[in-house]
Amino acid sequence: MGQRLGVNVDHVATLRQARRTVYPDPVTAAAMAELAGARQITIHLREDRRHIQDRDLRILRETVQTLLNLEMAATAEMVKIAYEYKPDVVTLVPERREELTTEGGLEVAGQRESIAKIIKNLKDGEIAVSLFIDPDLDQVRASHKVNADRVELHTGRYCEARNEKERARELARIVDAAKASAKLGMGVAAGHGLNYDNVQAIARIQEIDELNIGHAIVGRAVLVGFERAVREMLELMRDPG
Ligand SMILES: CC(=O)[C@@H](O)[C@H](O)COP(=O)(O)O
Ligand SMILES: NCC(=O)COP(=O)(O)O
Repeated sequence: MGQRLGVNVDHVATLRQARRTVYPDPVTAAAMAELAGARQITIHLREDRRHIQDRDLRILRETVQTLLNLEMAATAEMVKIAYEYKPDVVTLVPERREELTTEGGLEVAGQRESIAKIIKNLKDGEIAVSLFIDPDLDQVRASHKVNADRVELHTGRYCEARNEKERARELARIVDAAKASAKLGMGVAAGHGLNYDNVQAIARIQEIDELNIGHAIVGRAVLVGFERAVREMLELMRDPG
């Protein structure tokens, strides 16, 4: 079956929110992504609701045919929302209102007790839990200790590397973290900043079973259409060279 592509439709909603219109609809985009071969839809319901709205989550829960992955902050407000809509997976991500986009991974090692409580609460509601973490072995070990089902390795530093040496170093960190996570029995995803030029090196990592990609797919979709943008990303993942 190969790696699962999770298409993040946040930035379809960004375009809609730019004028507070009803189009383009991330719900429509999600259906097109699934028709093109995506096997998960990812959305980030932020505290500031800058893009994805509660309405999007409500409707996507009814319409997504594959898996619905809700990215959210580790807060009581968001746990309540997760209980209301029951996504298939919750991915806990760090969040700061003033950030342009997600900056780093969740600090699990330094707040194990509080994260463990939220994970237990979500799993008691039959919701699988993934932790969005930096590719750092301490964070991997802490994620396992707090009983996470999965981790998603933050690929931002790999994607933003300024030269080959830096890129190789960051890639090696991701490989090591993927191997360690799989060895501990956790599912392994990766995401943030992946695009048509940098995805294949990540897709080649056997221990990674899922990639979550949004901004680059939406950016290409604006020019070539959503289904084609998704299919082109899937082709790169399926033949990573
Ligand atoms: C956690 C992550 O890297 C993204 O999935 C997240 O959604 C980024 O936030 P924005 O989509 O708001 O840029
Ligand atoms: N968790 C990563 C994600 O869902 C999409 O991130 P990006 O591709 O929009 O950077």
